Amino acid sequence: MSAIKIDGKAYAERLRGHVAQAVKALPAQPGLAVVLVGEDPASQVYVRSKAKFTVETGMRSIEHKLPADISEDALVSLVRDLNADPEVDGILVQLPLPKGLNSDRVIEEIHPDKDVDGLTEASAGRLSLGKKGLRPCTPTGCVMLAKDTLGDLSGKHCVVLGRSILVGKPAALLFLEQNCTVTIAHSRTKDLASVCREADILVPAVGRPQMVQAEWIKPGACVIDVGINRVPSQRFEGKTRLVGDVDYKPARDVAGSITPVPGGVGPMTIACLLRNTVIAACHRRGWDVPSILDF
Ligand SMILES: NC(=O)C1=CN([C@@H]2O[C@H](COP(=O)(O)OP(=O)(O)OC[C@H]3O[C@@H](n4cnc5c(N)ncnc54)[C@H](OP(=O)(O)O)[C@@H]3O)[C@@H](O)[C@H]2O)C=CC1
Ligand SMILES: Nc1nc(=O)c2c([nH]1)NC[C@@H]1CN(c3ccc(C(=O)N[C@@H](CCC(=O)O)C(=O)O)cc3)C=[N+]21
Ligand SMILES: [Mg+2]
Repeated sequence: MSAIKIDGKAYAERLRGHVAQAVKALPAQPGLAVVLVGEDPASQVYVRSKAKFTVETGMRSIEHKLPADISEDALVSLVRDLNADPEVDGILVQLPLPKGLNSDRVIEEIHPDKDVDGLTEASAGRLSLGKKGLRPCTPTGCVMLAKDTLGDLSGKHCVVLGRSILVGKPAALLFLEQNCTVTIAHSRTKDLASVCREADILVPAVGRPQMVQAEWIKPGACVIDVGINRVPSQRFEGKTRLVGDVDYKPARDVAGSITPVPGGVGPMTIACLLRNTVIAACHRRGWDVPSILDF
């Protein structure tokens, strides 16, 4: 038996269609500002596709590319300008920042109403208190894919592997919000394999290529692989390819459903960022959030 392949690319395409439809019905165009510091090639790729999809869904993309040696004060002052700009509804500062820049300080400068990444203390506090607010994009994408595949998630045992601020911790809270029984595993967890094998929904977010083995997966489980790891290609000398945190091929024979990498959670992250930008624009400007964005 082979697992259902969860098509994150197709789901993200549909979600972007919904975002575009929502944008059309708004009284004005939302704007998303993306700040990229330095020349990291992977970051440049993400930022380019964010800008492309922002425009494709009918919104304004405001890009700020800054040299790696910019001072922290100059970066903070840019974020303050974006906070004050009425045309800017969402602000994303691409992480990680180059060495020497304190990302905590920079992120904390983002006005919570424009925090489309959901990373400020205000957004994290609202999430943990169960209050309305902007939710982190990647974890939201994970929940969307799991719900689309399984329906109601209540009572399911969700094991999140990883506890980062960007992914693992908020993912655990979002699955909790769906009434899952949640376990968070990490580098100090004992007997990771047995913990993972308990999961109805397994969400690896560790950044270790193909670490999760088929034997760690409960037969029939839903596997949402967040990992995006660039490894050397075996077939083409000098080339690289993307793999997840799951050893995908053998896992397919055990799981009930599984996201591929690429084409799984990655595209969902960007689609959720666009969705958050519309939600932020609506809240800030006193418009109703279009119900087409519900999930
Ligand atoms: N699809 C997408 O859109 C996105 C994908 N990613 C990808 O997701 C992965 C995780 O990203 P991120 O959360 O930022 O990574 P971090 O490095 O910030 O966090 C990794 C987490 O995994 C845990 N961990 C590391 N090694 C092990 C191990 N051997 N056993 C158990 N737990 C371990 C760490 O535990 P501890 O806390 O104990 O150190 C930590 O909590 C990466 O591959 C990244 O590229 C990230 C963002 C978006
Ligand atoms: N402030 C901030 N917020 C983020 O959300 C954020 C960040 N910084 N820094 C980096 C990580 C990583 N991330 C991805 C987004 C899309 C894909 C994506 O679309 N991936 C495609 C493949 C892309 C490729 O081929 O390289 C896929 O998985 O199919 C991947 C990774 C967002 N991140
Ligand atoms: Mg994210």
